[in-house]
Amino acid sequence: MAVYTQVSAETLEEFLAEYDVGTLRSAKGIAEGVENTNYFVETSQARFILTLYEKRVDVADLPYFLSLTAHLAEKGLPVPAPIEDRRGRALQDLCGRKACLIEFLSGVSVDEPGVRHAQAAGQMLAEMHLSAADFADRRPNDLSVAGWQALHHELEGELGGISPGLDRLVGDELRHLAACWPQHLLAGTVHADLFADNVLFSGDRISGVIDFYFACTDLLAYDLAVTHAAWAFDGDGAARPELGEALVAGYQAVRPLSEDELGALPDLCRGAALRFLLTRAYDWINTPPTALVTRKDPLAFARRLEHYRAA
Ligand SMILES: Nc1ncnc2c1ncn2[C@@H]1O[C@H](COP(=O)(O)OP(=O)(O)O)[C@@H](O)[C@H]1O
Ligand SMILES: N[C@@H](CCOP(=O)(O)O)C(=O)O
Repeated sequence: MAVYTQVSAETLEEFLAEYDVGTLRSAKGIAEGVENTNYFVETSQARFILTLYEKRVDVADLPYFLSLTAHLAEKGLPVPAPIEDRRGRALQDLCGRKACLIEFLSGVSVDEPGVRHAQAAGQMLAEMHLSAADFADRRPNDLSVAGWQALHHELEGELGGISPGLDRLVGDELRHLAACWPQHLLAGTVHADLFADNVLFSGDRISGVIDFYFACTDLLAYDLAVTHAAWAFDGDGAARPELGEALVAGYQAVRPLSEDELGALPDLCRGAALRFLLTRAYDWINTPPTALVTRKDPLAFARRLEHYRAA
C-alpha cells in the first residue's frame, strides 16, 4: 500500500486547473510502490501519474530526478516526462508534500521475466546510459562503498538477529570491496534500481522505465551489475544464468563493455548484492510492524551475494 497522503477530488481539481491537461475525470490511489504516494489520474485529455514525495526522498534531489527523466524522454526513451503547468513549473507543493504530475506510460511489469525480457532490459539500460551521456547534472551515489560502510556501522550487532553469520558476511565483504572497488571505469548517469518492477512491458517490448529516485552519477558497469543482481535470479533467489547472460548480451549489443569493465563485473555484482542486502536489512530492522509497507527480504540478497562470492 503506498498512499500515505490523501488528496481530495476538490484539491486535485484545483491543482489540475494550473495545467493545460483538461478536466478531472477520475483519480485512484496506486497500491504498488513503497516510497511515495502515487495516484492514477485521468482527465478529459489524457492519463497521468500524480506523485507526492514522501519523507525518504530528499527534496533537494527532486530537480535532478525530474531533469533526468525530462532529458531521457526528450531523447525518445520510454521514460515518464514530468508535466509542466502553464507557468513552466513541474515541481509543485500539494497537501504538504512536494508533488509532480507525470506522464502515464502503459504496460505491465513482469513478475517472472524470461530471456527476452532480460535481453530487452539490458538493451534499454545501455540506451539510457548513451542517452544520458550529455546530461550535465551530477548527483553522487550515497549508496556506494562509503554509504554501505555507514549503513553497516548503524546495523552492527543487529544483523545477527536477521540471520546468524550475516554480520560476519557483510563485514568480510565490505573489507574485500573497499580494497578492490574499481576507480577508473567509465562513469555517467545511472538508474541504480532497474528491478523488474520498474520496467513496463507491452509484450516483449519495453513501454516504460520508471522510478528514477535512486538515479545518480556512478560507474556504468555498476548499473549493469545492479540490474544483474535484480534480474538473474528467480523468486527464491536461485540463479538463472540464462537471464544474466541475456541481460549482458542485450547491454553489449548497444554499448560493448571494455575489458576492464568485464573484468570488474564480478566484484561490481558483489557490491550490488551487498547494497540491496544492507538497505533491505536497514528497513527490516527499522520499519515498525504497524507500517503500511511490506518489508523486502534482505536474505534474498545475502543468497545472491553468496552466489557471486562462490562464482
Ligand atoms: N509513469 C508511470 N506510468 C505508469 N505507471 C506508473 C508510472 N509511475 C508509477 N507507476 C505505477 O505506480 C507504481 C509505483 O511506482 P513507483 O515509482 O515504483 O513507486 P515507489 O517509488 O513508491 O516505489 C508502479 O508499480 C506502477 O504501477
Ligand atoms: N528495488 C529495491 C527497493 C526500492 O524500492 P522501489 O519500490 O522504489 O523500487 C529492492 O528491491 O530492495
